[in-house]
Amino acid sequence: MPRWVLRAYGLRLSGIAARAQKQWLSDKRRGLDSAPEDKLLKAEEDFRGYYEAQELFGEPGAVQQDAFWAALRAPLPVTLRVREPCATTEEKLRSGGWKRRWEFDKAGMSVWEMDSRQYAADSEQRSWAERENRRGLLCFQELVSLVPALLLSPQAGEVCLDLCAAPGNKSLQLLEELAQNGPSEGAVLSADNDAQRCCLTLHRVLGKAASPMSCAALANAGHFPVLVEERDGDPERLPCSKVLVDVPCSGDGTARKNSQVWRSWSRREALGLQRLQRQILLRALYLLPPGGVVVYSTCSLNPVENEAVVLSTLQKWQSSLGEGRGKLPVELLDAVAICREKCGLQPAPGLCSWQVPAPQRGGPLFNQFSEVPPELLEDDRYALRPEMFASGATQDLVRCARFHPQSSDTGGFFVAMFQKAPQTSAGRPAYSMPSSQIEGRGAHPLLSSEFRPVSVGDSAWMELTRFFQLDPAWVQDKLQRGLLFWQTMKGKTEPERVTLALSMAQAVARLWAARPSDGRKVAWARLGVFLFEQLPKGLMNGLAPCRWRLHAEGIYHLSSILRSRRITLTSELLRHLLCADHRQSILTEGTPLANAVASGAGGAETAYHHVCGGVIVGLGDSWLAGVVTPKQLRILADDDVAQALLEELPQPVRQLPSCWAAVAKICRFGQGV
Ligand SMILES: C[S@@+](CC[C@H](N)C(=O)[O-])C[C@H]1O[C@@H](n2cnc3c(N)ncnc32)[C@H](O)[C@@H]1O
Repeated sequence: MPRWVLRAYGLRLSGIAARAQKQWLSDKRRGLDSAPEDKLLKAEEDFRGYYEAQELFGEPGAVQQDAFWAALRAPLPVTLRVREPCATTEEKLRSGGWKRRWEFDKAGMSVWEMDSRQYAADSEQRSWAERENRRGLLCFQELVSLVPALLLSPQAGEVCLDLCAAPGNKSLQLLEELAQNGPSEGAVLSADNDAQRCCLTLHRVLGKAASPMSCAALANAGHFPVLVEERDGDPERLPCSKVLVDVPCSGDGTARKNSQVWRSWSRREALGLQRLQRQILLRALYLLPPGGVVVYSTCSLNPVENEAVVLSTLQKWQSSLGEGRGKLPVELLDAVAICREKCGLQPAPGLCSWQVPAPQRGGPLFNQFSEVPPELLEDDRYALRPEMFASGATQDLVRCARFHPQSSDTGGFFVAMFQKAPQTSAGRPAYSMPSSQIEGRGAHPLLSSEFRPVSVGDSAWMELTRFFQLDPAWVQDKLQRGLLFWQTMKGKTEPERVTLALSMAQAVARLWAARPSDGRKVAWARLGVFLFEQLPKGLMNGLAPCRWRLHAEGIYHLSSILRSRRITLTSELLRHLLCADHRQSILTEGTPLANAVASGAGGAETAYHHVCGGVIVGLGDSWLAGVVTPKQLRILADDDVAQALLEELPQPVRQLPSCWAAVAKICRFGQGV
């Protein structure tokens, strides 16, 4: 796609997408568009030659090699995970031709797949599944990419870091695991160093979780700061006991779902990324508290990006243990055994020897660094370095898990799992509380916004609590624990249109209050779950006594604490409203709709039968955000929510189908928040 089109849509591609785009542009210039076969064959030939030389399958490998190439050429099945399983959804999947991946049942997950050609041909299933994915009921996720969060399996109260998080699927899964394993304490901090991915895709995907335990920030994983907090007057490291580094990689394991990978595969890709991958893994180990666990993953099969990173990082870590910086030893855990036990997939063990390629296509492969000719050591970006080689490799590397496409009909993937030793009597490293904070870079307006705790005396807060009559006990508890925040955009002094009040789990509030040890300010993109937002400027000025409305994301949390502004509709009225243009309907005096609005949002002192402003519109067990103007009621639901609800509405609203109840349940992450 031409760059100007992307720019027009405010998109900046990075990683594989950017490379594919660059490839497309250079192919176009060189006229390769009309002759892609030739290029494809050359790249594939090199790919094949390289991987055959690696002897991925040991001896006897020939049969496996054939199966490997055949599987890599077969399209990947479409896989989805049901976020909150219920009988209705599972019946719909079964009758629609989806097959259950039973291995994941033992991990407590409902995972389904369908042949990709069948999926492409079945437009009804496709549009249903895609809509439910947008709504957050289902999640398209490759089987193997479910593994890292499963291995980490965060427990209640733990703080997890996802250091290369965008677009956010693994963060979403971590949040679900956290919620499943205990009440709403703990947090997942999702970080990415690409501002657009962080503020657009990651922000949107985390919005699906509507979890008070989530937060996101722009950060470079290779320099991610230690977060320091005051505990009993002493500065201490905030323990992030589970860290996921799903690093940027060449992505050659995705060849089954992305044929571009064949076409654009080059040895340089892996050689160029290895330094960054190693730096990120090293940093993750450094950030880990005693006893904590790191999972390193890539969607590549290349040993240079996998075993070589693991080996050289461990060697570097071990060699610096004696340097007196209070470092603790790190152990490589048996990811192969843990995968088999947790989800029944059968990964192959990691390699203990491999070859490193010269950067140019068809060039030689080297076993030892000493074999590399001097000219290949000079290129700054693609130079061959000692840390790419297998020298010093021990049998420990077989504990890394390799997912080859032929074993469980998956994409290619790699996972390694590390654990830091428990605290020794040598004591903890001392930290000081950074006094000043340097402004971080804010390449997106969101990143420059300010978060400030809500105080009981804030006039906007008083206006809001009075208007919606929030449950006083809930309000008192949240204010006392410092869990409610204003978000103010840069340059504004008061909470404004884009300002949101947030409710957060305690651990997220602690993350916000902690100070990065490097003195920099964390560039937060989001914290917790949005509860309220300002009415658009100019809308009902002078008519709405409160300038705040409910945010759709926080509706589950709000539905139980609002004592006022609740409008209960019958299923007929709701259907009528959902089918109306813009999902709004005229309020004509004396009609059932106007009566329902007057009884939920009434006010004798106004010229109308109701008071204008934000409302919550009742759907039996579930609720939607809405706004009442002098003459209309409008529901703030997007097309997907409206369409799904309409399909399920023939039944009376009070007996909502379990599918809709599941959506409400998903939003129950922060129950009791
Ligand atoms: C493989 S993707 C992560 C996919 C993600 N974990 C998921 O499951 O949705 C790698 C991500 O790393 C990010 N990235 C690249 N370099 C980074 C760095 N130095 N620090 C943090 N993130 C980085 C990229 O922007 C990209 O979003």
